[in-house]
Amino acid sequence: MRHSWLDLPDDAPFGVHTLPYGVFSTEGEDPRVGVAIGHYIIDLAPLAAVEGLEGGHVFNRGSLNPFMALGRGAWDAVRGWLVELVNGESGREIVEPHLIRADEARLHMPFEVADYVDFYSSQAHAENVGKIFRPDSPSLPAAWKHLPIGYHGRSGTVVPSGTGIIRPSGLRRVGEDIGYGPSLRLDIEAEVGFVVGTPSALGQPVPIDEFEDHVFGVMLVNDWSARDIQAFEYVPLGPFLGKSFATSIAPWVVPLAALQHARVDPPARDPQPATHLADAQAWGLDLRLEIEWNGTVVSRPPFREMYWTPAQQLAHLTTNGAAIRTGDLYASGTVSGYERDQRGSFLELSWNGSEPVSLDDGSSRSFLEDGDTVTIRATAPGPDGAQIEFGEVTGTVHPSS
Ligand SMILES: O=C(O)/C=C/C(=O)CC(=O)CC(=O)O
Ligand SMILES: [Ca+2]
Ligand SMILES: [Mg+2]
Repeated sequence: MRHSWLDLPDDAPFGVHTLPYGVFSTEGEDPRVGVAIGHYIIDLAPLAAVEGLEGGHVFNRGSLNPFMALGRGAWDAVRGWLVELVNGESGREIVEPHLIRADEARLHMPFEVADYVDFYSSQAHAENVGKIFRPDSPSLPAAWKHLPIGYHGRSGTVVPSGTGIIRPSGLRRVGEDIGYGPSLRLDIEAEVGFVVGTPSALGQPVPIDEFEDHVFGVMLVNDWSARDIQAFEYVPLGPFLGKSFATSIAPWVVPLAALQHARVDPPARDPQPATHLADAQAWGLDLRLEIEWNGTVVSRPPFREMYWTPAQQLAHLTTNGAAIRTGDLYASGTVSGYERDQRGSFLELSWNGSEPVSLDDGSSRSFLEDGDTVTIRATAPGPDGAQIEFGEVTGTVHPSS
């Protein structure tokens, strides 16, 4: 591997192998597309203009949607161009004038969310929540191993990392009473999101082997959940107000092409999946998540253990002919492993409040208190022992309004 002229310090975020896309602005200028590298952001619009990059006008926009809509050929061409620029010595004088210090930039929503779907594809998570909420039933629902269970969420309340999360109010049971008030069981869900670039036509399912032609990239998601509101409202139609108040996403979208070295075999399937979910070359992703609660790392959920893969989720989401659009976001479902310190929600981590979590500041917690901050990070293996980085998605809880 050639040495990059960037010569990034060891502790710098976003090495030369990730090259994630986001939307940033600087003082007095409009939001536009950038690529994170070390402590810098490459300002793509002027760089593409100077270099005469075909289709480069899409970077002068406040969302990734126009770029994502160009399709896989353009995604691959731009990434190839960037890899050459950051690694080849001649890239220095071309790129350097367009490096913006990350600490002088503001990050925005990376894309406009079209539809939002949330899956439920971690077996450990589904079993844990089943045991907690439905102790007298089998821990996995009957359909769980036959299809990736999911629900349609609320795209308009997907917010960028750093947005304050106002504690939602709603109807919930407190003791014997049913009453309206602020959620007393506010929780997180550590998830991984996939964003669609290339749309599909109504009535035409996306075959499982066409996943890479449609999905542009991957980012961290926190699907904030009010467990008391959820538990009271969601039988039998599923989550509604308990999850629609806010879903946070990380500002940096990691292109699928950066994750070649992170591919792993998914867990064994039993029973064999139905035809539309049968993948000749199945792969999951070895993303290693970390959840920090007020400065204490409380869990490290392993994404590689997810039962259903993102390709199966996309195939399933469209198998009835539903069309997908540029900007559609689907999240993996809460990522939990089987160890206690691998659980992806505080409902599981505290076992519904019966096993509170100790934080380094001496406090203990079961659910979120006002003022609490939760940050989710992730890395994945890259080439030559390098790391692919996802940055972080963070949010602080504000009192109910
Ligand atoms: O099993 C239940 O009753 C509830 C499950 C969830 O709340 C999880 C959910 O939103 C889907 C997921 O993130 O895995
Ligand atoms: Ca969820
Ligand atoms: Mg949500």
